[in-house]
Amino acid sequence: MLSEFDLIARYFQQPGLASAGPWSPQLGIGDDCAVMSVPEGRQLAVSMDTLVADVHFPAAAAPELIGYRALAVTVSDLAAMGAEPAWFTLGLTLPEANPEWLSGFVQGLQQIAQKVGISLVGGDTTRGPLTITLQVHGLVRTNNWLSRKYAKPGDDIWVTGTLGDAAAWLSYLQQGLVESPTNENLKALWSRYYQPVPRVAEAQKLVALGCQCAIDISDGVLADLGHILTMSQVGALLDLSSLPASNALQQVLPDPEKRQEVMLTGGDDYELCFTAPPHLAKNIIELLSPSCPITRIGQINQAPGVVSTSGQPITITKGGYQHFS
Ligand SMILES: Nc1ncnc2c1ncn2[C@@H]1O[C@H](COP(=O)(O)OP(=O)(O)OP(=O)(O)O)[C@@H](O)[C@H]1O
Ligand SMILES: Cc1ncc(C[n+]2csc(CCOP(=O)(O)O)c2C)c(N)n1
Ligand SMILES: [Mg+2]
Repeated sequence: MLSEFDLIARYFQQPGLASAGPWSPQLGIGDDCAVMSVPEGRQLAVSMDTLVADVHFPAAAAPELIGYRALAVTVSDLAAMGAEPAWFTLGLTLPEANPEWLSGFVQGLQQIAQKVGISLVGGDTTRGPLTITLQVHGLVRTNNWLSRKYAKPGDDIWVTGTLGDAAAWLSYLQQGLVESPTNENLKALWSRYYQPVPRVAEAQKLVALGCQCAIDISDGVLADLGHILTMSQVGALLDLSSLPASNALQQVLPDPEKRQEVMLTGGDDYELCFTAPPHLAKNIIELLSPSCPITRIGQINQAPGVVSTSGQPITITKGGYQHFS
């Protein structure tokens, strides 16, 4: 039987996780706290996500996928700020210490940790219903970050990648239509749900270009753009015909109305929604689009509310995923 301390030493205190990125802690796993130095000219950006089995991910999913997805979606919040991932802590609540499950989970965690360059510096392990809490620490250059509150009237509204893929997969799964992908289109949607790509490099490019306003899309673009609008005290004109759909989504959801709804409100995209003055458009396209598709989906208005280019008001009926309603 694994003790809590054996479990930590065997699965978490290993170089593949603890030294997965370039920013080594002064003191990592093993003491009462971890100690990290923030380099001169940088500030710390901190965010936390709690992921509950069967609320945020299917409990029965492969542990590699659960580990990968959990850290990817949490790092997406660092991306939204234009921060460089540096360190993370892991609060893990497990119903049992199953070695097979744990080694799969750590494998998935390690894959994404190494991809984005973030090192595990500490955590807490407890027994109970499967819940994963990740706290991520990133570095920004002093006073140089993206925020939800800096959208200005006249700014273009952009999104990275495509929308609705992960939500379409989830809806297939929840309707019991599929358990695992059976063709290339479903495989593409499946991977958007389980292996989201936090847009870390793209956001840092946006900061370098002088962009100031972004959010990551966890709740659907309508709800998350809504946070930008509220915090910036502005409104938006949206060109619904421009919303970017992947080929897979177009094949799987050929009905344009259903597709539009899933793209606007589905959630789990982990793409960026950002705004920028039109004079930056050319530079943004040149710097980002060779490696990441970007699409202009509208413009920031002075007047509050969201309207479509055809003049229809667009109301947020669901307001994103609500845990208590
Ligand atoms: N329990 C809490 N105590 C303090 N602040 C909180 C708490 N819960 C949320 N917040 C803060 O509220 C803000 C919005 O949190 P939320 O979790 O909705 O973030 P999000 O980025 O919109 O969503 P996601 O977690 O899907 O990325 C963040 O600044 C977050 O730190
Ligand atoms: C199994 C399963 N069922 C439903 C969903 C959908 N979902 C749950 S929470 C959330 C928003 C972000 O959460 P939070 O605001 O807590 O960070 C979304 C889109 C999912 N991902 N997996
Ligand atoms: Mg977020």
